[in-house]
Amino acid sequence: MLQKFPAFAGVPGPVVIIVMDGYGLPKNEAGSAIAAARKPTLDRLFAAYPNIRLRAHGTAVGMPSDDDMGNSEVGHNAIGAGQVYAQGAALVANAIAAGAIWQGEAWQQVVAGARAGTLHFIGLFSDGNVHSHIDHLRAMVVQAKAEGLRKVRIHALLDGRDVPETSALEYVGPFEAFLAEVSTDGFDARIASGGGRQHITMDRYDANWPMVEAGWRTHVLGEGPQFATATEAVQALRAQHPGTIDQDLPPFVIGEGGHPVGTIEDGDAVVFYNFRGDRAIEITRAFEEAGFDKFDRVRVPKVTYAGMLQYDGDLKLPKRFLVAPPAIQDTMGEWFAKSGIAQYACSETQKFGHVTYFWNGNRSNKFDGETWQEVPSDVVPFEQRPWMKAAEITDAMIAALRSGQYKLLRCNYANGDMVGHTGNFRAATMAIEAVDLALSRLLPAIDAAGGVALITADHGNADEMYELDKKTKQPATNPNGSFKAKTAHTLNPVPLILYDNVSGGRLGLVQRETAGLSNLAATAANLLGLEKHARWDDSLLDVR
Ligand SMILES: O=C(O)[C@H](O)COP(=O)(O)O
Ligand SMILES: [Mn+2]
Ligand SMILES: [Mn+2]
Repeated sequence: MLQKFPAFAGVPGPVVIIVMDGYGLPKNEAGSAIAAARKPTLDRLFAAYPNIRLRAHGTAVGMPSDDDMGNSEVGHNAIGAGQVYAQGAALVANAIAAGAIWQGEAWQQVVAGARAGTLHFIGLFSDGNVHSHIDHLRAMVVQAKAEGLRKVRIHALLDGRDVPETSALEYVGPFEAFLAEVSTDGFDARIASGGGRQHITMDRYDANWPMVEAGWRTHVLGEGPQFATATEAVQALRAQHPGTIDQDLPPFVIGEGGHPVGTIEDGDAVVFYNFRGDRAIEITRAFEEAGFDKFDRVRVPKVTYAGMLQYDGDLKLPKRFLVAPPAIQDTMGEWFAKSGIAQYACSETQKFGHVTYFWNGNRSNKFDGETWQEVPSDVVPFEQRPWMKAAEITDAMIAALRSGQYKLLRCNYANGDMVGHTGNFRAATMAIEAVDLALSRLLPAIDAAGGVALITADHGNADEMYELDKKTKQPATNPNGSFKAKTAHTLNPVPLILYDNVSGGRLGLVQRETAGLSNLAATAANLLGLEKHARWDDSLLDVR
């Protein structure tokens, strides 16, 4: 049990943590869909309630450097755990730098498994460092050759979401050149298939299994339009689908004489080289699960399969992994549960695992007294429905508040992020407006329950919808004069607003230089009248 907090007995009603996914605070309003949105509720909150800025990127959330943007995994991990752990990006980079990864049993088994066949790598093909890093792939290819393997095939998921929207050839071109260079002395390494990450393979939270099926058919069965190289494939697909950005490009297969060069066969080994779990779990299940029934796999090759990390510690998925994931312990979910606090978590499918699995330290099981509510997301391009399920999440939250059953409630509004990733400025302003409207309904229900809210975000996105010119800090332009859309997250801090109409002005927030997402667990504990757990970073609550 957490101890009583001597300075404050706790608010009479519940504490509600609201994550506005992808809502950052830009230095400059140019190109910010948030600045352009009409958002009377948020404007009123910023004007009338205590609010500070939180660090949500780089080392503040366990990324290797402060040049790394934040993302949902590291952001929700930091919020939920109240602590910062070195995250997958850092753990893998370190394991490669130290060579420890090659000594591990998993890598050795992969090498042994591929000895008589092919070693396949499937993963996100960029240096976004959110799900993967192409340098990790390069190091594994070099090591595979050093281990005496003869054949490597890469299944490249094009990004354009964590990196500029049409940057695929900046990765594919140099990498195909590198593969040609190392393909000597009987070693043969090539890209074998690929496609846009929002089109195949990398679905998450069971939102769209047909995406994974399409990926299976591409990587494993080698079905799809054939090209001589991945460079040629990207060029041809762009010409066939004008205006389509990398993440949405259709699948392709590399072929020779009409035959795919790298189908996945019995006796091969497969490494899924993303370190982040949400979009790695479904394809991993397709390779590993005995009674798999999400789609007809047609042919199931007997392979030695490994993930870069273990993606789910509860489900032990995958069984074999190259690097141990961060051992996230003592999360707020766990300790609030141990303190007898009933907790309610809600989001729509696209972010459901963020407020449950990431929040609880990458665990798929509930702690005692937790209720999880998923609102099914639409399966549509989100720029066409920027309101997404903000209204339905709000309905669910209001019902949960009215039930009087919960002392801690948490939700995630996906809009700023999911619509921000489309690069559509106008839709992103509507996304923020939808969140604002949702807040205008949710906050009175919190008042009625005698509660308070901590309103925050996990990282920026809609706050910068255009690439900014490095010198002028104004939106950069394409040759035709249009602005260069930016689909990725930002490096900006995020807000923390304390919505409190119950303490009579006793409560405020302290702006510390180092204040970040990992300070939220302790802050929520204090609002509940509880001391923070000894491992949690300090509370930001100011009690007068
Ligand atoms: O997976 C994605 O959609 C992006 O790579 C990162 O976005 P998220 O971290 O907000 O989920
Ligand atoms: Mn996010
Ligand atoms: Mn995102």
